[in-house]
Amino acid sequence: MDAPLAIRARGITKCFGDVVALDGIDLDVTPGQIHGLVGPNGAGKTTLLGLLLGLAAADSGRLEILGTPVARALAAPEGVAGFVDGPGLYPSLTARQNLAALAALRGEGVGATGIDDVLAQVGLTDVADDRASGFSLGMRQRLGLAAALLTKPRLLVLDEPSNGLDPAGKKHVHTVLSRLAADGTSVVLSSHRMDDLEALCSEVTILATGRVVFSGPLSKLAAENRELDYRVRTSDPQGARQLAVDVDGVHVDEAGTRDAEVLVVRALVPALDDFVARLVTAGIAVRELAPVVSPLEAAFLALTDQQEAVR
Ligand SMILES: Nc1ncnc2c1ncn2[C@@H]1O[C@H](COP(=O)(O)OP(=O)(O)OP(=O)(O)O)[C@@H](O)[C@H]1O
Repeated sequence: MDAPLAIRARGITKCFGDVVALDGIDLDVTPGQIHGLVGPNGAGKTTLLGLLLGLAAADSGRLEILGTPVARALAAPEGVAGFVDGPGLYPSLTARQNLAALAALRGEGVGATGIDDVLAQVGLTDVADDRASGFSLGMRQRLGLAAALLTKPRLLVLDEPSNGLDPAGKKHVHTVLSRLAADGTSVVLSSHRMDDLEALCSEVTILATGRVVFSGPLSKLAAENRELDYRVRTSDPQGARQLAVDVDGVHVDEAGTRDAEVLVVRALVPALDDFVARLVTAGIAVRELAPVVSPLEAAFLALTDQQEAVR
């Protein structure tokens, strides 16, 4: 029999007074999947993550976590760990003492080796005996992740885990999450960083005002029927520009072309393919071709009505 979905949500709603934070959310997350949650401020990401962690109960809808329907009582579902709004830590304790205290609170017997192991995984070995009060935001985030890892979760839920991380810290966290997913743990994380989500996630859900406006593989977003702006650097910028004007469905963006060596064109993928084929036939070498904003960012802006905000 197939393993149950890590998350199966149907028609989840959650209101705070008059505010509808979640408005009929459906979500499927398979075992071993890293699933990104993205949306503008106030879209409902933290509220949804809170429901997954058992910090609040939905007003209506059905939520199954790791194959078990979530009861209305507030408690972290079995096998789930993570944090929203930053990890809860004891500032006066060291990193090592924090992890020992959290394990003791949960009634878990975790030896020193287990604690050393998770500290090493998140790259905090060198500061294991420093007080958390002196930790930067990125270090606190990593200690929070270490605390979640101690429980060996089958579903890890993280609200903005990359907040405050420097490039090395981010690399550590990405490596940890990818390794966990490869071992079958599902990860759901929110982020405002599209590059993070693209680097980590196989599927994303885009929320806007409490509703799902897209949920599925990143590859599907790239293939969606949407024109994107592309930067095209060639061996003959003038010749490329003249050719682009002649290709149906390719529009040269004069305003976006700040570097004379680089052409910016707006096109659907088939028209772009046609343009590239014509460049090659004309003996013009393509040295660089990339979307100006990633397909995820373009979809985010289009689907959440943020387009105007960035113009
Ligand atoms: N405890 C609460 N009491 C009242 N309103 C709340 C509460 N928690 C969330 N809300 C409201 O619910 C909506 C969704 O908030 P939520 O924090 O889930 O959004 P978000 O997508 O995580 O936003 P951000 O990107 O800013 O973190 C917002 O309108 C918010 O003001």
